[in-house]
Amino acid sequence: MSILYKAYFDVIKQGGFLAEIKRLHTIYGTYNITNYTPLFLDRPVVRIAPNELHFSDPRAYHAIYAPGSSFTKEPVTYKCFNSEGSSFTFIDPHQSKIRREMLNPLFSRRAILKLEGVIQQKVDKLLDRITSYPGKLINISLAFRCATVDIIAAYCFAECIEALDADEFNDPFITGTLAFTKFIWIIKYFPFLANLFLSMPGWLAKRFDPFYEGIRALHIQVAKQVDHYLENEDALETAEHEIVYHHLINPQEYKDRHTTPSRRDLNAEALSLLQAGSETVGAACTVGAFYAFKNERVHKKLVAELRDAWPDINLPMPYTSLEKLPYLTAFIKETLRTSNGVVTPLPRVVGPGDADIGGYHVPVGTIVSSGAALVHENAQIFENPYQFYPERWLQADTSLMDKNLVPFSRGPRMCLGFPLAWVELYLLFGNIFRKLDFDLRDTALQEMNEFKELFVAIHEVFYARVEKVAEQSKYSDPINRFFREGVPSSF
Ligand code: HEM
Repeated sequence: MSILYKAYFDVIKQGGFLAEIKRLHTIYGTYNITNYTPLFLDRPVVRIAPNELHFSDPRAYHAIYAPGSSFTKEPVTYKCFNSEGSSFTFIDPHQSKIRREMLNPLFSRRAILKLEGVIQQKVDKLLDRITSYPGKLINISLAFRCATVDIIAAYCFAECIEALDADEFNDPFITGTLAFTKFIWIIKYFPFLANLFLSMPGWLAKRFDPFYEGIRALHIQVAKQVDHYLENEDALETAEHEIVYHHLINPQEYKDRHTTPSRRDLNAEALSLLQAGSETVGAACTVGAFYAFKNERVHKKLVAELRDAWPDINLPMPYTSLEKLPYLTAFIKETLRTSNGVVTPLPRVVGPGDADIGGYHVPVGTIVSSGAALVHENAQIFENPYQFYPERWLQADTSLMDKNLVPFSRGPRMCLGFPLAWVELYLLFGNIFRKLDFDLRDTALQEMNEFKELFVAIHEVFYARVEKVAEQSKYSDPINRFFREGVPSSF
């Protein structure tokens, strides 16, 4: 098997390799890789590149991404993010451990609860902005991405990107990042292109990519911010609240282990946090909101639960109360299961010795992966996996499903920001379903299961008309019901 085979799907088909992996599992996954004996019972492993295996069995998933695993990230794939020196792209487990130790305190429950107001402020702004186009179809996918990038910038850096201020949510950073994401697999095979692009004079780069300005502006803003904190010792004392640089610059904890990362690394870390923390949450919001407003049963249950908890629509909705709501919690789990966040199987290199993965002996140096999407679509764990069905999480025993809900991956390199992601999803969904109504009548889209596999899943865009709900729920208020169901013909 040649590397060109994978490159064909990555580059020519622009991210279709996950679908091809699934196809391979249904056809070829019949050989025991140690002695090549046909098994014919199950098809849990396929060879997807000269030195690379993919496993579809959830037991193998948990072996590859096990807590304490010594497997390392596979360097070629992680190079294409052009973010060397960030926690996300470290290959060396020791470097990764130290950087995670430094960043973890900002993503602890205690830290997030302290900064909940910062997130809520951006949620409130999203609600205001998204309802400021009465009667007009709004690009909901862009609106959510603007909100999530503003949240992460405010939370990590006390900085404003103010993407939510952009006209109809066409913020240059968001559209630029989405455009750049499309090149991710091309950069994997031609890594010099990323640096070439970023070092071109502005006028030339703009000819290649109309969204160049947005990315360039963000790089400049981040570089200025890093220099500001590196060069002004007092700046951290006057920062609005605890930010990422309190933990990265002259770190006080574990003084003997932690030192200030280089300027390059600080830049890479900041850009990586902005990207890792915004696209993923934005995509989850898009998928969840689509299914909620498309499906009256789900929407009714969400609204009823939230209305019971907050009969007064104007009262604050704190995270510690939202997280206790069973249906909203089930809904968020189902959203994370179906939206898949990072959709490309995450490649790891087996080492330092050979390993046993899902009952197979795998030699040291082999690249292995298992896609979260395949775990989430496993019908033995999730009945009718292609159905968006939050109620599955309300059964008496959900332990098997909980163990296999892996949108944030598992093990030493699992998502660093997952506690923040949960809080964002509770605050965003809680406020949206209590306070807004989305009219999807002019959206032709019926399902949200199509996506481009560009490491993250880029789903179809959906549009809706958005209005604030009246004080009373629309399910008891005839005027509001007309907004959703249309005026009856006899009216
Ligand atoms: C629904 C939202 C999110 C999903 C589904 C998600 C998913 C993931 C996944 C699957 C990984 C592992 C990637 C890999 O192994 O290559 C990851 C890593 C990471 N995520 Fe998230 N993420 C989300 C939100 C966030 C947020 C809000 C932040 C905060 C800034 C964040 C920061 C990171 C970082 C820094 C890493 C790299 C960790 C490491 O390699 O050690 N993520 N995320």
